[in-house]
Amino acid sequence: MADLLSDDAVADALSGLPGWERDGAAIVRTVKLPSFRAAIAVVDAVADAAENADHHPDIDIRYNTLTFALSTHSEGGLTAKDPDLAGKISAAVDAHS
Ligand SMILES: C[C@H](O)[C@H](O)[C@H]1CNC2=NC(N)=NC(=O)C2=N1
Repeated sequence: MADLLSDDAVADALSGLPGWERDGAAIVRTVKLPSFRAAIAVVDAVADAAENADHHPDIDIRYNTLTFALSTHSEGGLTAKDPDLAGKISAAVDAHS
């Protein structure tokens, strides 16, 4: 069990996560990579981070553009697991941009 974040706590977390926005019960980011292969390399790195955290993003892949959505399904909203994984996703994006 993980506690749901308050609206203020979500806003606070997003202030340190450039490119991420709140979309209701999720936080989302769309990124464009230099190529399809680079996008898939990001997905592969995110898969490692997700498995390590036992927390899994929804990922939409359109050629070189990825959209990530994070929410804690078991809690029906946002918990600390979401901004934590968002930071790891952003690091993977930076490593392949
Ligand atoms: C059993 C396992 O820990 C759960 O199903 C995990 C797996 N990954 C998950 N990912 C996300 N985003 N939300 C969850 O509630 C969740 N639950």
